[in-house]
Amino acid sequence: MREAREAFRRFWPLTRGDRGWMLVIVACVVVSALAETAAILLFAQLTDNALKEGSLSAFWGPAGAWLGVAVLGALVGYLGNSLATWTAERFVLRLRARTFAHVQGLPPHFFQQHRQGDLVERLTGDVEAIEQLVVSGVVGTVSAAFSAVFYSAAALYLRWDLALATFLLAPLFLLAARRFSGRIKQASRDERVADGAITSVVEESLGNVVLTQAYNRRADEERRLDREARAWMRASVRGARLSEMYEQFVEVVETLCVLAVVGLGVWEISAGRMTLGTLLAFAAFIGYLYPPVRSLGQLGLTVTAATAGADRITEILDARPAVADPAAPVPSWPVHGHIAFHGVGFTYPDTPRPSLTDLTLTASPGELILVTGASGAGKSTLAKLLTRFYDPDAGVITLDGVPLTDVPLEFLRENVALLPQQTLVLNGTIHENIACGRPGATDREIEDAARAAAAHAFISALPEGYATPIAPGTAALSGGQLQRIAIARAMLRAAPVLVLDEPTAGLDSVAARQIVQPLRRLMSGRTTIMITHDLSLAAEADRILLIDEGRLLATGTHDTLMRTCPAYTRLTEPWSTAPAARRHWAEDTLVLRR
Ligand SMILES: Nc1ncnc2c1ncn2[C@@H]1O[C@H](COP(=O)(O)OP(=O)(O)OP(=O)(O)O)[C@@H](O)[C@H]1O
Repeated sequence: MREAREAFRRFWPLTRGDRGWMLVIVACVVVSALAETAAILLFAQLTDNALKEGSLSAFWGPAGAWLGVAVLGALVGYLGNSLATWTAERFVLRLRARTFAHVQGLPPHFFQQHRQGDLVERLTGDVEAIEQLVVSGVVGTVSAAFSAVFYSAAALYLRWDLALATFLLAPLFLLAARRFSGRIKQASRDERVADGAITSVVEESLGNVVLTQAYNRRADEERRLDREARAWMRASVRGARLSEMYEQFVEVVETLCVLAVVGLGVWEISAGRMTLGTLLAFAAFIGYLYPPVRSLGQLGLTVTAATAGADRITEILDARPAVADPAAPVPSWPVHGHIAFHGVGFTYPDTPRPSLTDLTLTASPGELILVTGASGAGKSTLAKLLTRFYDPDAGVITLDGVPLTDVPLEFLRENVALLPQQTLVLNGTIHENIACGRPGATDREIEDAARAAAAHAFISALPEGYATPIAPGTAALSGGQLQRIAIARAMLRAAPVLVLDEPTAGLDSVAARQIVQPLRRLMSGRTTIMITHDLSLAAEADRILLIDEGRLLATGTHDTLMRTCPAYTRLTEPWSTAPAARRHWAEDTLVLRR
């Protein structure tokens, strides 16, 4: 119960703005209960007067009133139920938006630790489970409590002694709920986890379908899904069985109560102390009393099931972004593109070894700095620090002499454009994919960027041209074409600093060659930090940084390093001995314009 209280405290603030509506819903339920109470009393009146005496004149008055009460009850019931759904969905909308916004700001390692499918499940199923606790739970409890009080009061008013006798059986409901709640909670927690696992397996398998087919892994993937689906089935069946057991038990208890009432009533009628109408009305009140009492008893079950979802959302909301906007940000300025790392050190969260140690580097506006080194040396980490996905643990990184931690994040990312290793595609048209480089860019500017990125020709040749829809993983374009779209996007961004992380990785020599010119145009006049294993551009770089195990091993121009650094010479060997077709950078005679 402590968990439920904490979950409630955490998510209740999200109902702000809807609490007035929640009160209206409760008021509707109260009016509905009053209408039901009036209808039952009118029914008793009809039974004792019109029905027993067969008098039509005694029928019209109560019948008209009953109809009026029924219409009022229907209107209020409709209003209350519609409002309840609306309020509940608004809560789901708000919680989902808040969780999604939070997830979007989380650092890369969070996504490595959580499977995507599981996160999807949390943002869909678990968000709805919390609504059951916070909105429907509160409205349902207050409404049930009011209804229970009304019907009990009406039953007491009709026959207090009979009412008290039936109330004695009420604790049986609570006892049953208590017995079942723990086991139902475990089952629903298991079901939620299994739901997440199924979504993950389906997502991963479909995303990897080429690998699956090429390596005959279909049976393995099917087995993986089968394993998760069976776990889900077990949890789901267990949960349904427990709920059903609880329902049936409560049914039996209810029947017991009705039989007790009827038995006592028959005895009272035979003794002449009660009319048939009173007995029927009394039995009706007891009948109406069960659903609210039952839902109060079940409240514990709903709450325990919902806390399973709340735990999983809380875990996301408690994950902290690795970086935050500065408390006292510097005002924006026309960025020139001076970059400096001063003694920078960084260790990824929960890892024992530092990925960068005491790294110092400077880049002046328009310079091309090449960062190279063995796989795992820390090159991409440097890019992540420069674009502020993480802050260094030691040292400081500056842009035009201003520490990055003082620069507003949005401004920083407007001025430091990243071209990551994998080509990122948005779900939209090619036009939209380029335009997101600079929202508000005109069609003309987009086309110019595409021309400069050598993408205009192949885009125009597509049947739908710039309006061709593309989506992650489904784009019918080659790796090189996608990379040129990414270059056009970066071109449009017009940021003075450019971070290129392995721009030719994953491309064959022909495709790599096709992006040489566009990349040169992109780099021209910008401070460029290029992370690469491909050293064919080394001769053109202003400086080369050789990183080894997170440390700067050597720095200098290509010629200097060739003379002084054997480790560097070894790295260049594949390029100096490679066939002509692979030396695409060096062959290109264009000199960088700075
Ligand atoms: N998210 C992460 N969490 C923990 N450790 C990480 C993470 N990302 C990278 N590392 C570790 O940091 C070190 C440097 O990784 P980094 O990706 O910067 O290397 P790299 O030089 O870019 O390698 P490659 O050339 O293969 O891309 C590696 O030991 C890697 O295992």
